[in-house]
Parts: sequence; C-alpha cells; structure tokens
Amino acid sequence: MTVLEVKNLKKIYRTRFGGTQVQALSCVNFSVEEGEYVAIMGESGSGKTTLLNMLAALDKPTEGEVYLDGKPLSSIKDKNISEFRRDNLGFVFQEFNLLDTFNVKDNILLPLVLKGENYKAMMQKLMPIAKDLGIAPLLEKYPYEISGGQKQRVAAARALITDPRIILADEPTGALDSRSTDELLALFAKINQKGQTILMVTHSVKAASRAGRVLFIRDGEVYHQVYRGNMSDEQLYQKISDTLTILATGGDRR
Ligand SMILES: Nc1ncnc2c1ncn2[C@@H]1O[C@H](COP(=O)(O)OP(=O)(O)OP(=O)(O)O)[C@@H](O)[C@H]1O
Repeated sequence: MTVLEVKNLKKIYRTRFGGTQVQALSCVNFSVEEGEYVAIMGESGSGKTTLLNMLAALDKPTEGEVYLDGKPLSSIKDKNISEFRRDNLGFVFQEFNLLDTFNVKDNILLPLVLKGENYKAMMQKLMPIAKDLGIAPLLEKYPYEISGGQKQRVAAARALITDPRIILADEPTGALDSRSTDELLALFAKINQKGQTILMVTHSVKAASRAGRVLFIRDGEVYHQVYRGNMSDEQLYQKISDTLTILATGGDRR
C-alpha cells in the first residue's frame, strides 16, 4: 500500500518584491510504500529541506501535489493543517527540538496532550515506547540533564507516540557522536522492522546505508535511486559512496 506519493512537485521561491526567483524543486516524483525506510541524499542546496517542508505540509508547492494515503495535502484547510500534521506525521530533527522547561515524560506526551487525550490513555502509550527505546529511567529528567543520544531517543519517542503514518527525519544523526549515531540507527532499524514507515533526509552515508532505498536529489529532481535488494549495510554503503562520487563529478547516472 502506498503511504506517500509525490507527483510533479515544483517549488519556486520568489523574493518579496517579485525580484529573483530560485527554483528549489523542478519536478520531483516518487512514492513510499507502507513499511519502507527511505533515505534522501543530495548536496547542500539540492532541495532536500524544501522537499521535506512540502511533505510535512509546512510549505506549499508551486506546482504538483503530495498525497498521504491518497489524500492530497492541498485539500486540507489551513486551520486543520496542524492537527493533520500531529495526527499523521512524526518528526525527528537534527536539533531534537525538545522543550527545556518540560521533563522527558511531558516532552514525549506533548502531541497527545495537544490532542486532548486522557492521562490514563497517555500513560498506556508512553510506557511500552519508553521501555522499547531504553529511556524509561529518564522520564523525570529534563532535556538539559541528558546526553545528545538520549535526547534523540526522546525525540523519537515523541514522534512515535501518536502512531504516525510516517516518520519524517531531518538529519537525525547530525548532532550525534558516532556511538549515539550507531544507537539511533539501530533504533530506527528496529522501529522500521516493526512496520513503521520512515523517510529520512541525511548527508550521512552511514545513516543512508541502513535504509531500504536511497533517493538522490540533484538540481531539484530525483536523479537516481538505489534499492538495497539483497545488499548488506556495508555493500549498500559502498554503493551509495560510489553514487555520490558519480553525482559530484557530474557523471552519468547509470
Ligand atoms: N525561503 C527561501 N527563499 C529563497 N530561497 C530558498 C529558500 N529556502 C531555500 N532556498 C533555496 O532553495 C534551494 C534549495 O534549498 P534547500 O534548503 O531545500 O536545500 P538542501 O538540499 O536542504 O540544503 P542543505 O543540505 O544545505 O540543508 C537553495 O538554492 C536555497 O538557497
């Protein structure tokens, strides 16, 4: 089943007074099946953040459409967008985006609080996720009392607690040291094995090598895709590195 479909997506940024235009996305097409783990790579300025913003309904495309479970995002009224995002999408960012005045538990529960769920229902969802992600002993601590790797686990728990249709991750390992990176990638692999659909933008070959498919964006288009097939993480790592070299040297995609 297709969860996400991106059709002929184009984004042109215009400066305020109609001056210069930047074509950030020229024509992006791809779809993501339920349970897939997709990484998106591309050089700085290739349009990855722009794409993620469209997928998250944080910005509107100039042309084209994004469909979640067949529903066009453009059909959602502006006043319902936040609710739609909260109910269907889970976000994990490079900078964790945790609230320092909330403890870990309240940070994780925030999307459910905003939804108006009752305390008992919230706790029933919290405990299995906290145990699964190894953060149960941290629930009463504050973000400034825990490590970067632990913060990212908390952010992942917050993303998972609403049981989202898809997790959108933007450079989730960008602020982590190598050990925490390994732990987070193992965690993402585990939640994907349990059926969670993940789409991750990353510069890291290591992070991308854990995905099932890697999309390469160049000049605002999906230029190439690599499927894991039967490849091990190491083999996929090598294939991604080779592809990036070809892209950087302007070679042919095949
Ligand atoms: N709000 C904006 N207004 C005008 N131009 C923009 C805006 N946001 C991005 N751009 C331009 O659109 C292009 C794509 O930017 P985008 O941030 O999507 O790239 P990226 O692949 O995410 O880069 P990075 O890896 O450095 O984060 C760039 O040329 C950028 O300068």
